[in-house]
Amino acid sequence: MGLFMVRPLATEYPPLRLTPGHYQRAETYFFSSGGDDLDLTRVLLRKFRDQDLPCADLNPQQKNSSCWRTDPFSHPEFQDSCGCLVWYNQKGFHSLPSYLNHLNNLILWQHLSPTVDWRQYGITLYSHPYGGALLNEDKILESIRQCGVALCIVLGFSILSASIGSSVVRDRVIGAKRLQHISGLGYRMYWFTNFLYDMLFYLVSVCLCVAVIVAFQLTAFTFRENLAATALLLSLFGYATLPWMYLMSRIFPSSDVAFISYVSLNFIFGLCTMLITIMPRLLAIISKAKNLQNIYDVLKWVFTIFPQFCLGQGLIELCYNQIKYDLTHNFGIDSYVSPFEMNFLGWIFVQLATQGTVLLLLRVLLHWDLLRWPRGHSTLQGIVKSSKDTDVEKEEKRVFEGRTNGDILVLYNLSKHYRRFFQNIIAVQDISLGIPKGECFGLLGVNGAGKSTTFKMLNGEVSPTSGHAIIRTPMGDAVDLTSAGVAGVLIGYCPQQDALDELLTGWEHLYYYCNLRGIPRQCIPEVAGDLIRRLHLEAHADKPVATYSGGTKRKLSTALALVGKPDILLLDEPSSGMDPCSKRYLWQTIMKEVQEGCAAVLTSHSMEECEALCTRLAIMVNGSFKCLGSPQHIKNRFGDGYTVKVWLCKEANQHCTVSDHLKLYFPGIQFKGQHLNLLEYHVPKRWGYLADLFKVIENNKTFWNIKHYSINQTTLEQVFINFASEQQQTLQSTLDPSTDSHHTHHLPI
Ligand SMILES: Nc1ncnc2c1ncn2[C@@H]1O[C@H](COP(=O)(O)OP(=O)(O)OP(=O)(O)O)[C@@H](O)[C@H]1O
Repeated sequence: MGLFMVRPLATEYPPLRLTPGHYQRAETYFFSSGGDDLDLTRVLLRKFRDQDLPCADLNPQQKNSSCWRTDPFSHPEFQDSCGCLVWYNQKGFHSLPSYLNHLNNLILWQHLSPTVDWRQYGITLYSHPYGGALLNEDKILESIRQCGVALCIVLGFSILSASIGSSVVRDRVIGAKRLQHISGLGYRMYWFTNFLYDMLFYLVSVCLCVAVIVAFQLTAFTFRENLAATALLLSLFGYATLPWMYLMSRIFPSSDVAFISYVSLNFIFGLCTMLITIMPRLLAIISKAKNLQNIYDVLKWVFTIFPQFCLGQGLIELCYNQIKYDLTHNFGIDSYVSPFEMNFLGWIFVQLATQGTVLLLLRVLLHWDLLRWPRGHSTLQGIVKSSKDTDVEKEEKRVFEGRTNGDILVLYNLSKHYRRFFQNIIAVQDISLGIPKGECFGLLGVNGAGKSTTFKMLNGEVSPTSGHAIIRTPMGDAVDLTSAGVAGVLIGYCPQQDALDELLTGWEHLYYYCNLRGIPRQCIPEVAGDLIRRLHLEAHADKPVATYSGGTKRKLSTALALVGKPDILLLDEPSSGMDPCSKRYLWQTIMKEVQEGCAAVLTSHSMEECEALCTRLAIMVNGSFKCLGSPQHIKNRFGDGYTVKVWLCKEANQHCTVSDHLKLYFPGIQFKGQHLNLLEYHVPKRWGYLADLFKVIENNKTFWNIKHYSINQTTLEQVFINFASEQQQTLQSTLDPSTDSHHTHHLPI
């Protein structure tokens, strides 16, 4: 716009006095008849000495009349004329008016009374130049510049609206939207408040844009009602575009993809449609063809379904209106059309307002859960599928036989299959489980085992492919998990990815979620303060989340899940990234909640954490439970035997010697792996083996170069590693069917 301010210097055209004196070689002849009274004066003024007077200039019909060349006054027409004649050369730009005026002066002086001094009388003729042609060129260039500004505005607002619209995708992707819904924020309220806030934010930008337009005095957008029309057009563009973006937000996997897609779509819908319509319009103006004009009219109507086209078209129409006005204004014609007229921009305003209202209503009234495929509810008397593990089978039977009266959360054959490019990915397969109040249930499994998908089904983020989950209300009624809020059952959720706003402080987060939970305003400082204290967040509570470390963010996420004393706690790897000290505080907090009657479901990769917190746990492999029970029960069942760790004196490839000798004494021993000079073996539990183990290793300690060694009962971690290797073997055999599935794969220690 600054560059557009650079304009050619305005040319001054001074008024010019018109006299024959401008033509220096002019000669004047006076022929008079009628004596001194000059009642009839014939005047011939000739500009040049040239005797060949241009006959054609006076009358084309007399072009070849020779009499004109010799004696023009003898011509009959001349005789009948008014009595005065002025001849002029048309090549002199001002010759006609100058000489004619001079003639008039002569006539004037002739008619003056002889008593007056004729020198005091006379007609003075001035030319005040219009300069219209140059002015028009300037105006047209100015208008073309303003069309350029209009395109820049379309471009800028495409990017602005895309950046505002993509924030809801971020909310969904990081789980902040789900967290707010779980904490009590309704869908309608979410979309409505989001729209209000985004519109407010957008209108600030509109005001700034209008201020810039006013500052640069772009007449196409500021003249008369144009400023109001521009402001309204920009505002309505946001009003129509934001709900449209909200409706599309679901399909984007990340806010960056959403931003790029929105900007691209805005360009395609805005600039391409404008180019498509400009073609027939220009051709129609040039060729005056009616059918091209019809094509333009039809396209114009069709494309109004795109708010981007409406914005571009509206701004260009304002420029076009201004060009028309500027060109006709100098001729005294006011061709300005009010932009609010229906057949001008009025229809665009109506169209944008209608679109915005309809799309906003659709967004507020429809939510994804309503559009979801009806869930395949299993009946309570469903068939118990034969499972490999007896504990898992026992739990399924308990669930389907209805022995879950004390359980607050019950899952019935919950499954989730994802579809990706004709591939069916089984994330979770038929899990059935009942969790009573006061139990902390742990979900263990390697990456990709299906833990997070189970959580997503429990918090309503994804719908199960089959099966369903119910919760029990305080009255003892079983209701679908999605109706938990309505049924008065509070669910606290700590997502795997921190669903926090980088700009808010810890206090502000807690204050906001306390409000969502419906905690009375006067109790909020106490509730928030208690959580901050329990999770040791005091030092960070007043800092923005952007400055938090990973572990501190996890603490705050857990604190948000605990707001309002939830009945069910869903904790997805709550302690990841925390230091051991913070972990202990977190465990204490969770333990306290569980002891007070809360049912918690926890996923973790820390066996220590599971052993410390979980009353029961299940290990998931490829989406299904492979074992279920208390940590000790699982260790007893699957951790059969002892783990022998041997540290050799020096880093030598001696494990063959040690392994061979150990195999001689204990034929069932399994070599699990080596890390530097550490060797690890699993010895199956047989009567008398423990004493024998000590005896054999002690006797050969020097001979085998053993620095030190340890023998202990197999830990939960080793049980987990065994199951993990099962998942890896399955993966391996899926990728390479030729691989022998019975071949033993040892994981590194
Ligand atoms: N949106 C999705 N589309 C397709 N496949 C998916 C999707 N989400 C998860 N999966 C697949 O489902 C399986 C289970 O994934 P999930 O995230 O539940 O594992 P997880 O046990 O939580 O892993 P982690 O410990 O890494 O969080 C994986 O094979 C994963 O690739």
